[in-house]
Amino acid sequence: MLTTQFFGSIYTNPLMNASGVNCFTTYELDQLADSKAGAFVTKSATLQARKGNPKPRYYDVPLGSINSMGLPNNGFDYYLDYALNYQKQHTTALFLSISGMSTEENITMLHKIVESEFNGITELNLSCPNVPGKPQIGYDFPLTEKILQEVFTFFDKPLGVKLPPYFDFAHFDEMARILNQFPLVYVNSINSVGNGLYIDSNSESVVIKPKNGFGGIGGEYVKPTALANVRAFYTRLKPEIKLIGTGGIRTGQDVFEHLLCGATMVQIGTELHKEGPEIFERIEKELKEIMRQKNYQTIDEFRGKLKDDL
Ligand SMILES: O=C1NC(=O)NC(C(=O)O)N1
Repeated sequence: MLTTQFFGSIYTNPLMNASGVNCFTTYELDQLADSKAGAFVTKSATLQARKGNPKPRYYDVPLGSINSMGLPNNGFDYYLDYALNYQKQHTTALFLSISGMSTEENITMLHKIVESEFNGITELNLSCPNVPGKPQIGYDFPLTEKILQEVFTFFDKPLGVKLPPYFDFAHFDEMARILNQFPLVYVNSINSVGNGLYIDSNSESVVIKPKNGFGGIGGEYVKPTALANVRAFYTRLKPEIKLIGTGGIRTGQDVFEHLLCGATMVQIGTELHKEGPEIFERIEKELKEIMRQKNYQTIDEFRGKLKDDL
C-alpha cells in the first residue's frame, strides 16, 4: 500500500526522520531503526566531533521550531561505524548525512565513504544555516557546481543533496540547471528556513542563545515553502533525480501534499522532535486512511499529479 521504490530498494513507507532530529547517538538511531519509519538518516557529520553552538539552541514554538544547533555531532567515524554495523543485520535503509566545515572536508569524508563497505545512500548537506561565519553553500551557485563537479570525479555510490529553500523562479531554474548535470539520486528540499527570529514578548527576549537569537525555522511555518521547492524541482529535474520532501509535516495529509508535489520520500523534523518516533505509526495510519478515502491503492497513482493548471 505505502511501499516505496527508492534507488533500488523497496521501503515499507516513504517516511523518514529529518537529519538532525532523533539521530545524534546510536541509541536514538536504534530508536528510528525500531520505529515504523521506512528509512532513516544520521545527524550531519563533520570530520571531527563538534560540540556545536552554546545552549539554549533549540526551541519548540506553537507553529514550529527555531534552532541554531551549529552542527554538533560525534564525528564522521562514529556514524560510519554505526552504518557499517547496522547494514550487516538490518534491511531498513540508513542514509549517512555529511556536512563538512569546508569543501576539502566534504571531499575527505566522501573519499572515506567510497573506500568503505558502506552500501547505503549518502546525503550531502549543502544548507546548514547555523554555523557562524559559514554561509549556506546551496545559496552559492558557482560553489555548489564546483563541489559537485569535484565530487563526481570519484564518488560512485548513491548521493543526494540537502538544499536550503529558494524563493525565486530564477533560483529554481539555475539550481535545476546545475543539478541536472550530475548523477544524483535525489534532492532533499528543504532544510530549515535560515535565520528567522522568534521572540518571547513576555520576557521581551529571543529564545535561543547563538547568533543573537537568529535560527533555522521549521514546522507549520515552512510547509508552503517546502511544498513549493519540492514542486519546483520535481518539474525541473530529470526524472532520475528523485525528490525527498522535508518541511512542515505533522499529519498524513501533509505527507499526501508532499507526495502530490512529486516527493518520493518525506522527512519529518520538528514534529518528530515534539512527538518522538511513535509519530511514524500515527502518520502512516493517517496516510493510509486518506488513500482509502480517495480510493488510491498505491502512491504511484497520485505521486506528482498535483493539478497546477487551473
Ligand atoms: O543543516 C542543518 N539545519 C538546521 O536547521 N540545523 C542544523 C544545525 O544547526 O546543526 N543543521
